[in-house]
Amino acid sequence: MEINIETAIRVCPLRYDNEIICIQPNVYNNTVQFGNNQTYPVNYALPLDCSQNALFSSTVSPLINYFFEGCDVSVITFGQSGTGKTYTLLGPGLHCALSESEYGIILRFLREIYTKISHHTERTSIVRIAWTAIFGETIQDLLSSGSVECSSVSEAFELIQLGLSNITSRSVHTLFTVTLEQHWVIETATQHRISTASFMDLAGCDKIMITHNNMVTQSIPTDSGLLSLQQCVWALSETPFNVGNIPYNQSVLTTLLRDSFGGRAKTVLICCVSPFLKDFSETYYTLQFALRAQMVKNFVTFNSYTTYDTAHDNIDYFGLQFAANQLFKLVVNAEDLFKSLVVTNTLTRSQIDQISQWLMLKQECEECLSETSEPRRSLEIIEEEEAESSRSESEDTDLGEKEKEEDEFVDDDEENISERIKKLMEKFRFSTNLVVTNINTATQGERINSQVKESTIHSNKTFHMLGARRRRGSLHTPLDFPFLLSMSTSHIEDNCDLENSNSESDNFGLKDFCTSTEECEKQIEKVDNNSQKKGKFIQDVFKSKNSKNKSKGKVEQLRKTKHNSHVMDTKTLTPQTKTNQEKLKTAEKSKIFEIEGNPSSLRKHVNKSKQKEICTKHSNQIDSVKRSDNLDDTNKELITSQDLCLTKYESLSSSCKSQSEYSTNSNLDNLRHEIRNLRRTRDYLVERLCNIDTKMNKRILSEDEERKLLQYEEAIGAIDFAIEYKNQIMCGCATLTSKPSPKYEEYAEKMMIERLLKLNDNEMRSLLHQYFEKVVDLRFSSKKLEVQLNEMEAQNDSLTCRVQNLTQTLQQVRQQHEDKLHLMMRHFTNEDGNERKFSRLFERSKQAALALQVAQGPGKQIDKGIIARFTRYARQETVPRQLQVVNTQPQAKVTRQKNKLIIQQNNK
Ligand SMILES: Nc1ncnc2c1ncn2[C@@H]1O[C@H](COP(=O)(O)OP(=O)(O)OP(=O)(O)O)[C@@H](O)[C@H]1O
Repeated sequence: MEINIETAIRVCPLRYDNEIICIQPNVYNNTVQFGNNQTYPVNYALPLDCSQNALFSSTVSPLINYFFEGCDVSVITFGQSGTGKTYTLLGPGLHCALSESEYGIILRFLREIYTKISHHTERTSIVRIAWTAIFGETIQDLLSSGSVECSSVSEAFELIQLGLSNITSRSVHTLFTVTLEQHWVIETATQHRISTASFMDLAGCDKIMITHNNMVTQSIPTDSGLLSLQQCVWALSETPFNVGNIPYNQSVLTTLLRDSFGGRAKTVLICCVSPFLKDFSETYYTLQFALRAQMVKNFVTFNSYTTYDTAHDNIDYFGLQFAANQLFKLVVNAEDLFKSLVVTNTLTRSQIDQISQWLMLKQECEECLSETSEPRRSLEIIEEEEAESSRSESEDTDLGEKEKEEDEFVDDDEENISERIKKLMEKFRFSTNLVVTNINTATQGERINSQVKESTIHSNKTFHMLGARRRRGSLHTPLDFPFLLSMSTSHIEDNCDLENSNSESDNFGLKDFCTSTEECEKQIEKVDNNSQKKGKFIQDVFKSKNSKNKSKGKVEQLRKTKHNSHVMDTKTLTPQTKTNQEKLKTAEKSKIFEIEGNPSSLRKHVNKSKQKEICTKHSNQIDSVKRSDNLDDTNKELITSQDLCLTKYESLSSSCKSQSEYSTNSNLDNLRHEIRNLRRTRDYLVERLCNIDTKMNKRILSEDEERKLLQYEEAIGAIDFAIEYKNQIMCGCATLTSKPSPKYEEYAEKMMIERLLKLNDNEMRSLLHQYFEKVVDLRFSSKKLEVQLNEMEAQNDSLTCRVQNLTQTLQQVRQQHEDKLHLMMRHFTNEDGNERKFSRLFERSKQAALALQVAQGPGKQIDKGIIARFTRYARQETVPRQLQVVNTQPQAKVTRQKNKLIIQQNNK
C-alpha cells in the first residue's frame, strides 16, 4: 500500500521565558508558523513543552501494530545539532534508566513490544537487536557482536547501555534496529512474519553556502551522507516510486535508509528544531527537508508467508500420480479409437462407447487435477528439445516421404479421411497453442508482480503453483469448447456418415477431444503410419533421400516414377531390385535437375542446414555446461550472456524465414516445436529477470547487474517478436513489416533484407550481436542520463528555495537599514545645522531602498550589485556608503543666543 512519509516537528525547550522565537507549532491544525507569516502543514506539530510520553503515543505508538503485522517501520530524527534528536530517541544519555518519564522512543518501543509478545503466547517470537554507527563511509558495530537475540526488555536495555558507552563522537549517525520473527501454527499451516524497526539518529552538521553561477546561493550539508540523503529526498519528492533513478548508492547512509525513503517501510521523520532567532536559517532548512520528505511515498508491504506441513505435500503427490495414470489410459484408449476410425472408415456403436469411456476417464483426470496442482515448475532451466535435431536429421526423410505418399496415393476415400483428420488436428493444435501462448503471457505478468510484491520465499512458492494451474487451465477454457466441439462433430459427420453421431458426440463432450497438443500429434503420426504402410513401394524408392522438397514438380516426378514402376512390373516382370534402382536413378536425376536449375534454393538449403547445425551445437554445449552443478555463479552469468545473444540471433534469424518455407505440414510441426523451445527460453529469461528484480529490492544493483537486466529485457522482447512472427506464419498472415511504407523505403528494405539473407552464419551472428550490444548500451546510457536529469532538477528546486530564502533575508536587511536611518535621523535633527544635510541623505537612502524593492519584485532578477551591498552591510553592520562620508562626531558646534546662531568649529 502506498503511504506517504509522516513528519513531526519537535521544538527544543526555551532557555528563558521571554525569549523571542521564530517558530510556533499549532497543535490544533498540525501546522507550524515560521517567521512572521509563513505556515507549513505537517503530520504532527508537537507542542513546545511536549513530553517524551506524549511524543511516543502520538507518533510512534501506531507503528507497533504495523510492526506486529509484518511491516518494516522506520523512525528517523533529523535536525540541527543540539536540538534533541538523541534525547528524542533514547532520553538523556546514560542516565536514562534513572527516570522512566525521560525514556526515549527506542526504550518505550522495546517495552511495548515485549509486553505485546507476552500476550501472544501461541506464537514463537524472536527479537534481535543491532546497533551501528556510521562515520562518513565506514560502519562501526556498537554492540561488537552483530545482531543479538534478546529475550527480555532488561536484556535489551543492557545492550543499549553497552552501545551508548561505545559512541565516541557526537557527529556520527547511529542506526538501531529491532528485528521480530514470529511463527505460529494454524491447523496444517504455519504462519511466518518477519519485520524490522529501524531508528536512525542523524547527527547535525554545519552547512556551507555556495553561490552558483547564476548568483543563487544554496545550503549544502558538509556531511556527505546527509548531502546524498538530501538529493535522494528531493528526487523522490518529485518522482515518487521512480526508485531506479534515485542516487541511493552515493553513500552508505542512503543505502541503509533506502527502505525508509521510497522503500517498503512505514516511516516517521521527527524533525527537531531550534526556536531561537540565531538558528533561523538552520530551522528553515530542517523545515524544508520535512516538507520535501512528506511528499515521498513508500510502498509498505507485509512480510508474511505460509508454509504447509509435509503430509499435505504427500497427498498432493499421490493425487498427481493417480492423475498421471488416468491420463496414460486415456491416451491408449484414444489411440485405439483413431486406429479403428482410419482403418475401417466407419463408426460403430462400440466405438462411440469407447469415445464415451475415453471422455469419462479424462473427466476423472480433470477432477483430480482441479483439486491439486501440478508438481512441476512452470519455469525451467532452458531445455531445448533434443527431438528436433534428431528429428530434423532422421525424420526429415520420413516426413518428406509421408507427404509424397499422400500425394502419390490417390485412393480417394482413405486419402480424404487421413487428410481431413490431419487438417482438423492442425486446427486443434494451432488453437490450443494460441490459447496457451496467451495464458502464458498473462502468467508471466502475474509472476513478476507477485515476485515484486511478496516476500521471496512466499512468492516463489505461490507463483509456481499458480503458474502450473494457469497453464493447465488454459487448455480447458470454456471459451474454446464450442470451437473444438464444432470441429470434432463435423469430423465424425463427414467421415462416418452416422446420422445421429452429431448429437451423440455432443452428449459425449467431443468438445474435449483435442485439449492436448501431444495427443493430437500422436494421432497424426498414427494416420501417417497407416498411409506409410500402403505406400511402402514408393517409400523404398525414396528412403535414401534426406530432402524435404515439397514442390509440385517433384510430386509429379514421383507420380511418374510410380506409374513407370507399375508398368514395368506388369509388362517386363524384371526383378524388384532392378526396378528400384532405376526408380532411384530417375528420382535422383530429377532432384539434381531441379536443384541445379535453382541455385538460390541450393544455397538456401546449405545455409539452413549449416545454421541449424551451429545453433543446435552451440545450445547443446551451453545446456550441458549450464546443467553441471560445479559451475559457479559468475560462469553461469557469462554463459547466460552468450546465450542471450544466441537466443536473440536464433529468434531473429528464424523470424527472417519466408512464409513459403513454412507452408508444409512438417514445417508447421517444426514451427510449433521452435515456438515451444522459444517459450522455454523465454521462461528461463523471465526467471533470471525476476531474480535480479528481487535483488534490486534488497540492495543496490551493480553496473553489471543493471546491464544484465537490460540484456534480459531485450532478449525477452526479441523472443516475443519471434513467437508472434511464427504464430503469424502459422496463421498465414506473416509479413516482414507490418506498416506500409513509401515505395523507395520498400525498395530499400527489400535490398537490405536481401543483403541480410546473403550474410553467412557468422556474419549474421556478429551483426546481431553488435546491434544487441548497441541497444543495451543506449538503454544503459539513457538510464544514466535520466538519473542526472533528476539530480539537476533537484538542484534547480533547491536553488528556487534558496532564492525565496534570500528574498526574505533581503527584506529583513532592508527593514534594519531603514530603522538605522530613522535612528540616525532622529539623532541629527537635534542639531539644526545638519538637519537639511541629513534629510537629504535620508531621502537618498530611501530611494536606494526603493530600488531594492523594485529589484525584488515578482518576476525580476535580483541585481547582483544590490545583493553585494546588502550582504556587506549585513556582515559589517556598518552604515551605508552614503553615510560613511559623514563623521559621526559633529565637526561644528551650533549654539543659539537670542536671535543669533553661533557656529564654532571643533578643531578651532
Ligand atoms: N525536549 C527536551 N527536553 C529536555 N532536554 C532536552 C530536550 N531536547 C534536548 N534536550 C537536551 O539538550 C541537549 C542536547 O540534546 P541532544 O544531544 O539530544 O541533541 P542532538 O540533536 O542529538 O545533537 P547532536 O546532533 O549534536 O547529536 C541534551 O542535554 C538533552 O538532554
